[in-house]
Order: sequence, then structure tokens, then C-alpha cells
Amino acid sequence: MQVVTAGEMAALDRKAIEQYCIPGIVLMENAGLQVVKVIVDLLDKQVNGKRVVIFAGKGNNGGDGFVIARHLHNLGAAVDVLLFADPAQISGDAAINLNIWLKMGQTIVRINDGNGKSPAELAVASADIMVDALYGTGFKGVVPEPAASFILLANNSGKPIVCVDIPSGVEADTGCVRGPCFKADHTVTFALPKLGLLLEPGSYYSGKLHIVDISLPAVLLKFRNYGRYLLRDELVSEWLPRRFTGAHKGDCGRVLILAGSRGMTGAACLTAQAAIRSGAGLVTLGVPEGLHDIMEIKLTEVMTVPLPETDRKTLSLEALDQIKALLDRSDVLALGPGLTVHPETVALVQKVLEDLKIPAVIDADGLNALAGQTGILSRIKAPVVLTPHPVEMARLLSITAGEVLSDRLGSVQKLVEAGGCIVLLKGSRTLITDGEEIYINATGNPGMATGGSGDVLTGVIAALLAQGLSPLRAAAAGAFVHGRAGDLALADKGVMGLIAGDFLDCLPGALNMILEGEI
Ligand SMILES: NC(=O)C1=CN([C@@H]2O[C@H](COP(=O)(O)OP(=O)(O)OC[C@H]3O[C@@H](n4cnc5c(N)ncnc54)[C@H](O)[C@@H]3O)[C@@H](O)[C@H]2O)[C@H](O)CC1
Ligand SMILES: [K+]
Repeated sequence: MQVVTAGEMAALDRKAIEQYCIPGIVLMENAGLQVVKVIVDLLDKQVNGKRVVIFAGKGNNGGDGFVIARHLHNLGAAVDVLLFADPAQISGDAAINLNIWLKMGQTIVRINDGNGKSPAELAVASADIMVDALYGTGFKGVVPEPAASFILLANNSGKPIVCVDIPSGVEADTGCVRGPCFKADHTVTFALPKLGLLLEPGSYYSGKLHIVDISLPAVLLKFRNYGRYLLRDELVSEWLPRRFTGAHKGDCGRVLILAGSRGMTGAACLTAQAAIRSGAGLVTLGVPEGLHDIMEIKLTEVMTVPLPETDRKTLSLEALDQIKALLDRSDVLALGPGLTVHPETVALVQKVLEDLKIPAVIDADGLNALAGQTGILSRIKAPVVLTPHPVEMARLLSITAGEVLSDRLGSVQKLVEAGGCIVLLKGSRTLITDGEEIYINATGNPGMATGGSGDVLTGVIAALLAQGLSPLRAAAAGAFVHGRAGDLALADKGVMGLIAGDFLDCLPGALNMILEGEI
């Protein structure tokens, strides 16, 4: 599913109206009705007598609010419309719907009645549910008073909040929030997701995102390629490999993993198990020789190879020739989990990458070995996927983590340009890009912020690479599958108790769910 900016969405609206002759008022009616559907479900279809407060603004987002008010009123709800604009400012389809609301004998609740009391505050206090139709995709900057104070009042009320199209306070193109902003329980967005709903902190404020149809012609939604996609089951399912009956393990890819050090055997194991669990035919794990016996005990389906080590039981430069021989018998390399940044291990990582001939996914200490040295990356001849979290991204770009977090999109683009590789930037909405197309992943949950989570992701991506997915798709699909496995594990283990091994075990279930389309 494509992800659009406010301008791109407005252009699609205009095309629907001008080229397909769909009156704007029809789109507004459909938009309002879709929000009403979500609200009715939230109220367990018990709408009669429920108190609903609708914060309405002066634009078409407010117009959606008047449509919502009308339908909820007709369903028996007690609806208070708080208008944060002069009615004279309201025009077009929004004015038509405000007029219908007033013609029905309904009123607008005044923000204050001039003698200190605020009917609006009373309305908020007695609401069962609140609807944010204040600002939509036309918003930029900071919400002015008195709306700003009411947003804080609503957020602190403990009542459910449903935001229309986008939470008021979030900028549609960047996800930036520069002042008070509704913290939505649900956001109902129209036709296509806006970029700001999928970028931090906009994605945080959006709560559960509902992407609903408002009858824009399907051909119009595919009309242009914006190069931004929200990962969905149907797309990832198309990418995942199907195994033919005569397949043997050699057909399913051979993954070489270089990982682990004293005290970090778990990272190596999780990566290796994730790779074999994600369909790789053969997985070989190269580890410092002093840890080899432990790995033999911890792993069964994965082959292990003892390699020369430093005095600190990390991989040493002497391992280079053996690694080159292993690489000649592999389709994909996964490099980094638990390696440490021992100077000799760092030098080994750089040497391995310098004459790399097969695709690789580089994570953790593999990335740290390249801190500030993106020049090495640009000289690598084989395709490479980098999977940094914001701190590793900051080290690679020699900037601060804060700068990465304040512009995630910009920092991934910068690293792609500097390194000529595929970049996956981890976060609650993981971004994956080759500089041309960008995929946004919305699967996963906060329970996955646990040691070893990234190691599992590295193994999944390596396995998908080894099974023939392009580096961009392997990274994007890997993020989607990894997050889906975490969501399956969450149901059973809960957000605090979840550990990386739990979602490792859920990888087969996640893959089946996506492959078989059971959602
Ligand atoms: N996607 C669709 O097909 C449909 C979307 N609909 C709704 O229309 C809004 C977009 O409407 P628009 O009038 O362009 O913008 P807003 O409603 O967001 O109005 C914003 C309004 O406020 C002004 N403004 C912006 N920033 C500030 C600020 N910081 N302080 C004060 N005022 C500000 C701005 O100038 C505008 O006038 C979309 O989100 C949907 O909800 C259609 O209803 C149906 C089809
Ligand atoms: K809104």
C-alpha cells in the first residue's frame, strides 16, 4: 500500500473530483461514515444515549466532524460539537455539513460563555468518547489556543479519542509534533496512509491506525508510484519463496554467519537459529575456537566451525583465510552479532568486506567496525544490507543519536548515499530503503525491545537473501516477518516477559500466516 504526503493526497482528491466527477461532498460523507463505523464498534454498538464530543476545526477535517455528528445523533448519541473557528470562516463542503447540522436544530457548544464558565469543558468532562476533527492534512506548526488547552484536557480525561484522518498536532509529511497533540486510541485515515502517521512521533500519537476506503477510484490510487510503501501481508507474501516438491537443502540457500565472542554466544545462536527457522537450507556458524564446543552443545541443525581467536576469545585476523574458503561455499554472509570491537576483530571485519563477493547483512559489531568509515562500504562490490539501530546509525554517520531520531528518513537516505547499500533503520516503525524506494514496517511491538531481538532479525534477513529475495525485499520482508513473529509471541508472553527466543520460536507461525494469508 502506497504512503503519501498531504500534497499527494490533495492531488488525488482533486483528480477524483475533477476527472472522475465524484463530488467532494460524497468523499466527505464516506469519510465521516467510516469514522462512525469505528466509533460504533468501540461503543460495542451501544450508541444510544452515549455522550460524544467532537472537536471541529475550520477546514474539511472539521467538515468530516459535522458528518460524524449527524450520523451519531441519528443513532441516538448525545453529540456536542465544539467549534474552534468562527462559523463565517467555514466554506465549501464543510459549510454545507455545518449548515445541515444546524438545520437539524442542533447547536455548536461555545468554548466559553463569557462569564468564566466553559460549557465546552463540561462537555469534555461528561463525554464517553471524543472525536478529533480539528485539523487534518492541512495542519502545520503548533495548535493555537484555546484548542491547545482542550487537547491537553482531552488527553488527560482518560476517555477514548478517535482522530479523523490524522491526530491534530501531527504534521502529515514528517510526523513532527511541535506542540500539544491529541494522543489517539484510534486514527481513521482516508484512502492511503500519510507519511506522518508512520514516522515517529506521529506514529506514536496515532494509536491503532485504520486505513479506510472513501470510494476514490482504485485506478487512481495506483495512478502514480510515490516510491513509499507500508508493508502489508499481501505484498510480503508475494515476495516470500515457495518451495518446490523436489527441493533439496542446497536449493534453499547456504548462509555463513560470523558472530559471537566470550559472553556473547547467545547472539551467535539466535542469529543462526533464526536463519534456519526462516527457511535457509544450510547454515554454518563461524565462531572463536574457544567457544566452539559450547556452540556444538547449543546448536543442532546449524553447522559450526572453530576459527582462530584473539586472547579475548574474539575472531582474530588469522581466521581470514579459513573465512575466505567458507565464503566460497556460501550464498550469503551474516556478519556482526556479538563479535565485539576488539581491534583485531575490527580489522578482520574490514578485510572480509573488502573482497566480499556474495550478498551480506551486517549488524551490531559488524556495523561498529565501520563506524565513521562509510568509505569501506562504498568499495564493497557485493550487495550489502545494513541493519543499524539509531545509535549504530549515529556512529556510522558520525552524528548524534538525537540527530538520527529527529530525522530518521533523512539519516537513512544519507547512509544509503554514503555507503551505496540497503539500509534498515530499526524503530517502532522500521524504515527500509535503497535510496529509491522506501518501505515502512508497522508489525512488532515494544516487547521486542529486548536483548537478542536484532540478532533474530539478522538471521531472518540472511535466510531470505539466501532464498533469492533481492536485498531490499529481504530486508523489508525480514522486518515484517520478524515483527509478526514478535506480535504472535506477545499474545502468549506479554510485553514485559517477551524475550528474543520467544519470537524466534514464532517465526514458522509468522511465515505460515503470511504465506497462507490467514490474518
Ligand atoms: N483524503 C480525502 O480524500 C478527503 C479528505 N478530507 C478531509 O479533508 C482534510 C484536509 O482538509 P483541509 O481543509 O485541506 O485541511 P484541514 O481540515 O486540516 O484544515 C486545516 C486548516 O487549518 C489551518 N491551519 C493549519 N495549520 C494551522 C495552525 N498551526 N494553526 C492554525 N490554523 C492552522 C489551515 O490553513 C487550514 O485552513 C483531510 O485531513 C480530511 O480530514 C475530506 O473531508 C474528504 C476527502
Ligand atoms: K484530526
